[in-house]
Amino acid sequence: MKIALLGYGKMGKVIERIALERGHEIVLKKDETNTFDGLSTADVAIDFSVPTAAVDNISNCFHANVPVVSGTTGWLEHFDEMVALCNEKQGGFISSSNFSLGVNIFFELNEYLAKIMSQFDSYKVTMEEIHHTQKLDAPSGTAISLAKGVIENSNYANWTMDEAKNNEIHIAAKRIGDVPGTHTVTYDSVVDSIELKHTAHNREGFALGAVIAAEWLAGKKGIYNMKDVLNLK
Ligand SMILES: NC(=O)C1=CN([C@@H]2O[C@H](COP(=O)(O)OP(=O)(O)OC[C@H]3O[C@@H](n4cnc5c(N)ncnc54)[C@H](OP(=O)(O)O)[C@@H]3O)[C@@H](O)[C@H]2O)C=CC1
Ligand SMILES: O=C(O)C1=N[C@H](C(=O)O)C[C@H](O)C1
Repeated sequence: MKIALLGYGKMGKVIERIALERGHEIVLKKDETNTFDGLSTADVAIDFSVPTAAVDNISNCFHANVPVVSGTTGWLEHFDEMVALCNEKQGGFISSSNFSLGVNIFFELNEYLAKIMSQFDSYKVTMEEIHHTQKLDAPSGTAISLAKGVIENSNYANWTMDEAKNNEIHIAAKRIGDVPGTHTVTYDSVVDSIELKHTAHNREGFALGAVIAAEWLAGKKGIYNMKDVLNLK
């Protein structure tokens, strides 16, 4: 499979190694300085760039008729525009705040726990995410997905990084050293706490998940997510 890498930073480089190990060919490594030359020859594109570049990268894929896997976070306010463009161009699109198998299992557990906890007012939920100091966005896309998972399965209405009102989920974002990504969901009562925690030990899981998603998406049209790829529906 011919892959275009849109973004060739920490993630792009791990994705390249895993893609080559799985027998794929890299036909474009797009960074801040070069052009999209070669994009139209790709079977699939994988975007792990920066929040300000994601929309342009994804749009170019739809215009070039190349299905795109998007892992970049921090551009969610434009998500509906990209869905509309994908539909208009009859493209293929998978976007996820986190492509690792472990986090996608964690997402399922988070939704299940939220359903149970919605029956018990004595517990209040909070979330914490810890990442490396180079991360541009806060809170992490994964923390936002976790908060949405709780909101869809409980009476919580919103998330905030400020002081949380009764129906709001507080998210704390910490930036420490080289931490690849740690997420904790905590339900606290006066008498005890319940914690769900995922700790990434490196970037391999995110990168492998993105390559598996690209293999799954190549040749398809439509809008999908990791539940489709991992058959979790
Ligand atoms: N969904 C998931 O599973 C995961 C998502 N992420 C997300 O992926 C993104 C990238 O993370 P990471 O690799 O750590 O970040 P890096 O900062 O290491 O890499 C970002 C890359 O994007 C490049 N870039 C800048 N502008 C453009 C542009 N216009 N077109 C294409 N590339 C551009 C940068 O190029 P240059 O070097 O020239 O500036 C750099 O190579 C982040 O949003 C992060 O949150 C990260 C891990 C997992
Ligand atoms: O920037 C990162 O590094 C990561 N970003 C993603 C996010 O914002 O959730 C996923 C992962 O936690 C690493």
